[in-house]
Amino acid sequence: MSEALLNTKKLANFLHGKWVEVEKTTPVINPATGETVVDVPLSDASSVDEAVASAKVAQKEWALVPAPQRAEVLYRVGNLMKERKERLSQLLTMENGKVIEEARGEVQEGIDMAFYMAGEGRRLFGQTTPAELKDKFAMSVRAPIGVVGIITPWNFPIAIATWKSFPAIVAGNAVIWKPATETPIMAFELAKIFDEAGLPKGVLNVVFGSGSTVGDAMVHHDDIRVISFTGSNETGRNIASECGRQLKKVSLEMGGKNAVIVMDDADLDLAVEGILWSAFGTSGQRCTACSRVIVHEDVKASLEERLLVEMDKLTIGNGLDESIKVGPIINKAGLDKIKNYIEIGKNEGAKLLAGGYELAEDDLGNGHYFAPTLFTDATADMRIAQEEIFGPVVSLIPVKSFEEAIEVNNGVTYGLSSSIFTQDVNRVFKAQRDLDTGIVYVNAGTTGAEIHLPFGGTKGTGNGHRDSGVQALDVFTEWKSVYVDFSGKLQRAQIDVE
Ligand SMILES: NC(=O)C1=CN([C@@H]2O[C@H](COP(=O)(O)OP(=O)(O)OC[C@H]3O[C@@H](n4cnc5c(N)ncnc54)[C@H](OP(=O)(O)O)[C@@H]3O)[C@@H](O)[C@H]2O)C=CC1
Ligand SMILES: O=C(O)CCC(=O)C(=O)O
Repeated sequence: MSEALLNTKKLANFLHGKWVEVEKTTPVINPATGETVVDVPLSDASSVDEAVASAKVAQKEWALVPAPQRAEVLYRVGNLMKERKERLSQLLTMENGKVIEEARGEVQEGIDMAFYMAGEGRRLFGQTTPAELKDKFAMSVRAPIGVVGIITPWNFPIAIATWKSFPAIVAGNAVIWKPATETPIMAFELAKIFDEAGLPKGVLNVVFGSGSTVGDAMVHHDDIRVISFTGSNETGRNIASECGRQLKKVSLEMGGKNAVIVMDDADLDLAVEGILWSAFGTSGQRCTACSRVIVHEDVKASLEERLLVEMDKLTIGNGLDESIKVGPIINKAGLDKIKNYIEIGKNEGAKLLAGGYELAEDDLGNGHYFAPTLFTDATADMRIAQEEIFGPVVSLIPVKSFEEAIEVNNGVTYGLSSSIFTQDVNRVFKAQRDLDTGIVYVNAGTTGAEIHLPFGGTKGTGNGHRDSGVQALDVFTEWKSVYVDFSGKLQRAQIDVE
């Protein structure tokens, strides 16, 4: 099926508008079935050099194309993605495993981002300000930076790439993109779409290969002036150190330990829905996934009871089947990491209420599946309540008050997303002020960010930059302040005239 959809058995790099094959490849495995979907190149640093050489030349021309015309390419990209939405979604499910309705949602995010960023081609606002002197004009403009690098993870193979590459391109940069080796198909498809949409050669280059080779070569390349990265904390910190040494701009998004707070006045059925969707959707493999539920002790028993009933109804299997709600884990390493956290949780004294085991009966044994898992009576300092598990595992932490709930929510090193279920408007406004995360939800789970608002977090989640929203343009542009003196004589500012 994948071969018919893809039309090829082997992907190729996209360099200077051409498909360039690489001899060394590795298979892309469908995590639901264990089958090979396609082979992907394992490029070396020379492909990065080639991509950068092409991008440097292309970017100079691209920056001179008026931004509304650059945006026209994005409109065409959005339309082509729309036409191919179902095919892209199916391929996304095959490479990543997420269930088809979520894959459709992710592709739609990319489409939305195309139209949203295309709109920025007619804005890219700067400022005009009064000047201090007569016959003088003062303004700030956004300038493209040059060649930029984006390094993307496997859990959102298309959405995250659009959050980064679309603003970069509309702002007049050229892009080198290294997708995760586990999920390269969306990059291959998006490069084809850009090509068909008429993007000039060299403005987008895709180099497939491992992070330690291709990613590392990008980070070290003198002519790549920005790195925008989403992935693990460890890799992000290493990238940041190297970029710091080179004074290279770097934007990082590195995960979370997100909580849903359930207060004693919450609509519990609604809270259960929010928890299920954000804890077990994408099998918990989202940086915004809910992995802690901070629950008021008065409603804890009732919440547990309702959660167990609803968890029992979750169907697990190959996400291409429309009836499936929870798909596989990306790979064996991911599965082993989750299993290890189950042991950690048990040893720490948390009570396992549901799940906690791998699923391998019948066809499930061909993939990597883990049962949706609920721990209760966890304490805020346990490792299962502090560290990112990246799987369908959620821990209930009982608290006695609203103030304690906020404190527990904020007592982790990450700060991406949080949510509160309550019907008290005063608590809502206090919570949105006091929750120390980049994203706050009220009466909804911790996932489901919309592309027109900034995406990112506080503390260990990132380094202050944001993907998505108009704020993404700040990553891919320099501010230039321009003073035009039309007095015909040399006027001197900063002279004290008193
Ligand atoms: N914040 C988030 O959304 C994500 C968080 N994670 C977390 O990270 C854990 C491990 O996942 P993993 O995929 O290994 O995460 P990584 O951080 O290793 O991978 C993310 C991206 O960075 C690349 N990369 C890896 N090493 C380097 C390097 N030295 N220099 C430059 N780029 C590099 C990867 O390439 P390649 O994989 O091709 O080698 C991939 O494209 C997960 O279990 C989860 O906890 C993972 C994904 C997303
Ligand atoms: O669901 C969301 O809020 C976006 C999720 C995402 O991009 C992620 O978790 O990596």
